[in-house]
Amino acid sequence: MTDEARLRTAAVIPAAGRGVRLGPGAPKALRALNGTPMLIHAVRAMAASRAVSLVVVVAPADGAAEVRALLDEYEHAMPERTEVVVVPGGETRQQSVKLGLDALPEDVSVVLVHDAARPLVPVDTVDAVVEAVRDGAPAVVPALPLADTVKQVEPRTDGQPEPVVATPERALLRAVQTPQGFDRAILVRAHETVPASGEGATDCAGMVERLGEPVVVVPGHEEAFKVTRPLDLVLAEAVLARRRANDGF
Ligand SMILES: Nc1ccn([C@@H]2O[C@H](COP(=O)(O)OP(=O)(O)OP(=O)(O)O)[C@@H](O)[C@H]2O)c(=O)n1
Ligand SMILES: C[C@](O)(CO)[C@H](O)COP(=O)(O)O
Repeated sequence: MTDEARLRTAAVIPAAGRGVRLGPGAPKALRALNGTPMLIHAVRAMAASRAVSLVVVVAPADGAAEVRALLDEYEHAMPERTEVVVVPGGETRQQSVKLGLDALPEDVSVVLVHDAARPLVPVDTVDAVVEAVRDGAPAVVPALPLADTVKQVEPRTDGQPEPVVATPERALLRAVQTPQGFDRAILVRAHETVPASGEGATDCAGMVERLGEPVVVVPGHEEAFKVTRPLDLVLAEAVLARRRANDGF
């Protein structure tokens, strides 16, 4: 049996967020980047990897039919080898990822979890994550060193300046991106073990860390940034324009 068959790899794309920080409008994943919905860019980014044969899109709970219709509209722009399934999402990212995991068929053993909000991740980054998991790492995250110095503060809600309590050593810090890659059984265990209360965990790898399992880092990519605030849309469209100029993407 080939690696492809033995280590069948699927991507779960949580896309159920509202995009509050981006401002009013459609759910973030459905907003356009150079005329194409962000979610379509994200699905294509996963499908670009020959390792990924299934993509599970976790849609806004009240928008699964709309997302299905959108994906059907763009079917011609996806590789034939990739199956795309849509499931309704939850209240938090953690809950949405869990709902995506629940939809995976039995034969999937490697899972990527990729934010719809990181639509421009290059295929080399996706492949590096898959390769590290297939080589035996239970959990893999792409990450970059930080440009800013980071301060730990004592948060205040009264509008007063927040006191700084520590300055972690920057050289030891990494800004973590997606896709994050996992041995399926370990990710499922993490989602069964870590409570989904409150805002939930901000990334899946953090949940695996709480199990005491090792998580390793591979190099991330500047273009895998998260579209979070309005300025990020400007940057994303500039990246797409540069790709089009460079290689007709
Ligand atoms: N209930 C939720 C919340 C978030 N996400 C997804 O998780 C990813 C990362 O979340 P984020 O960038 O914070 O997106 P939003 O929650 O939409 O943003 P905001 O916090 O600004 O509302 C996004 O692809 C988002 O769609 C999700 O699937 N389900
Ligand atoms: C998973 C993530 O993209 C890694 O950086 C990030 O934690 C998502 O955070 P968000 O607040 O849900 O955007």
